Amino acid sequence: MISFSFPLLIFLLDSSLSYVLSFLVYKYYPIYFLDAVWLVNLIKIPVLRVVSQKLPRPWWIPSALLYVLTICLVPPLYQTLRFLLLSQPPELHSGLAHSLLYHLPLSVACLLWDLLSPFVFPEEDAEENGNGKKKERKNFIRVIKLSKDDWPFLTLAFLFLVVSLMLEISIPHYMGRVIDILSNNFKESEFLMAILFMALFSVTSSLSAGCRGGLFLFSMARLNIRLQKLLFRAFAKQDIAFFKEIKTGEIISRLSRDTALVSRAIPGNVNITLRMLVKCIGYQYFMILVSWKLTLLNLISTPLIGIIQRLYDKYHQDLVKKVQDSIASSSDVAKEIIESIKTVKSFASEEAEAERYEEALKNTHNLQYKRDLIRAIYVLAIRSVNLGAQVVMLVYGHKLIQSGAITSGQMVSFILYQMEAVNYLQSLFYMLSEITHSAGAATKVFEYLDQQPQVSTAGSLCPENLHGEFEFKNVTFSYPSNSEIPVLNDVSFTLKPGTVTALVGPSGGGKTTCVALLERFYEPQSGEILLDGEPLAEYQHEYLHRKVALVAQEPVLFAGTVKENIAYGLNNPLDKELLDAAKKAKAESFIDQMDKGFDTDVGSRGGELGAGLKQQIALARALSRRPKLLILDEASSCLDVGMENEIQQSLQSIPNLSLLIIAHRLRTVRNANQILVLEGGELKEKGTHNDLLKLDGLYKKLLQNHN
Ligand SMILES: Nc1ncnc2c1ncn2[C@@H]1O[C@H](COP(=O)(O)OP(=O)(O)OP(=O)(O)O)[C@@H](O)[C@H]1O
Repeated sequence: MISFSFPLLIFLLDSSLSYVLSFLVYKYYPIYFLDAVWLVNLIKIPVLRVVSQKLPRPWWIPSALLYVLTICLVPPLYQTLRFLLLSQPPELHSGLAHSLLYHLPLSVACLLWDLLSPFVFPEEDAEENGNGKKKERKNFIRVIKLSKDDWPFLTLAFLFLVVSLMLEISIPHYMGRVIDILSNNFKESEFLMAILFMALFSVTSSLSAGCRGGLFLFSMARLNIRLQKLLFRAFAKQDIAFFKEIKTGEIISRLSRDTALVSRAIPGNVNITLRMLVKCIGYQYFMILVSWKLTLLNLISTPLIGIIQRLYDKYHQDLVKKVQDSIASSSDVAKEIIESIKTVKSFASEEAEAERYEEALKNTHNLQYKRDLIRAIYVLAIRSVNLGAQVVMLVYGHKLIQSGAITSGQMVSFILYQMEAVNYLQSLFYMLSEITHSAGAATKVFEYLDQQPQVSTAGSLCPENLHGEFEFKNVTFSYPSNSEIPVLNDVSFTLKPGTVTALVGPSGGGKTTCVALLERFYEPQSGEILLDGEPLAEYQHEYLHRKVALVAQEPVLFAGTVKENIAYGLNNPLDKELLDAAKKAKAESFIDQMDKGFDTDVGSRGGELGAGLKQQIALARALSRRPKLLILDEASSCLDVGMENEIQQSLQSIPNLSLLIIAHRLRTVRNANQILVLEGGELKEKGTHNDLLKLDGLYKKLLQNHN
């Protein structure tokens, strides 16, 4: 029912409107017939547009707007053409029969189009496509908003653009004048004047174009840096799970390639589109100056070019993408076969595999054929429309020259403008769809910009006096990348202030995971981790990371001096505090022996230092922020036993500092206040060295294995 109710209702409404409006216009506002025809039809557009939006549209009418525009614009255009070319007076078309004359062919054309298009054009997922377009448009607006700080440069660039184009556009006008001066009675002063203007306009236009280009490039570079800064911040605030999932290569590529693409593609396309737009308007202006009637005739082809270009862009872009995908997949097939050639040969499948590759190539070939066919149809359609428009224009131009309305020089100017205008118009239609398309590269960038970390850093607690008791309360956790397998299972323990706790157990037991949770790299799925009775998430991010410091087995130092590394992350620390931290880490004497002492360069990632000294500097860095809990994850594995003991004694002498030690060398944990034995994510044993020996369980076994 919907299939035919839409065209029927639009037809009835259109003919009633034509009837009533024509009656009103002719009765109360008698004007020329041609003007009246245009007036009536232009009034109908908004009314029919609103109604067509409310009505359910059948599947075979691709666009309600296009349908309404065709219905309303074809009759006055037809009348105008008849009047201008054949000098036939316009007719009053307001009856049902006349309306049917336009509606019926249009409905038939829509139906035919829908029936034939599946054979010629590829299918597409309309909903997905629609959503993609909406997203592209949103991203495009976001990029434009990001450029708002550059408005002075962009405004200036736009002014230069208008100046350069207006001057460039007026050159054919002077060419026409030169022809007229040469072909009629030659006056040297007029000729020289015209040449002078042409030269002046050319030079000024080139200068302005240069300034425009420079300013656009400058704004693009600024936008690029702005985007890179924003994206880097967005990456830096993500949690550790994010970095485990996303490859470093992808992050680098988004930061360098995508941001460059976005900042180049969108402003670049805006620049080109503006140029096209100004040129189109300028050309039309000069064409109207020569003859408005000729210009109007020429404009008749514009909607047709627009429709052809839109259809072509829609199907061509889709096919180009499919061809690329198909080429990629046939390369994949070839790669897979070549890489596993031994298996292929041992199963004597060479022929079958060759056929598989040929099949993939055939698919690419079919798609390429379709793409080229559409291109050929497009070129033919555009050329035919242009040719038709030019023939009509020349016939009418000839009439105008004969009647003395225009000179032959003006006709030459007009033809020059018309040829340029058609090209720019075509490109403008293309750019209008491409401009939002270029926002495609921005999709990933904005996805990352909007991504919120799973582990929130919004806590605000930062008490001045912190007691420093940490508690794991029935903590169960599994890594996001492997969420089915729990790595910690109902683990509970307390770290009392000023005590030493050792986490031991077989490899894979979950020791490092406990540390990751204390550092809030991840959030447990159930249970809580409390600091002085408050969940860790409630504490301010910077505050918590000053109170909990971690020294890992392979600490990372940054390029810079020893001092800069110890002071890393602190705001204006005193030299005395840094020295004190180095002393407690027993690194002071080693540092003093270096060439420049504390100002010695550690090299990239600390490459100039030995592994042991690197661990000691990392320890000093952790101590410099005066933490409440110091986590040592195999942090002294590169030190000799004597130095390890010295450091341990030094650390234990720091008042109120809790130590959490993860060590494989069990003799280093004998003196701990409590030893936690983790196996398979469960806390198996808990107590002092002697308690655990008495238990005669896992700890004792581990100790024996060690010896
Ligand atoms: N990022 C991760 N994603 C997924 N699983 C992980 C991740 N890190 C560790 N695991 C797994 O979690 C379990 C516990 O690992 P964890 O590193 O905490 O053990 P561990 O006791 O510290 O071992 P080791 O003494 O060998 O360092 C292991 O099975 C490990 O494979």
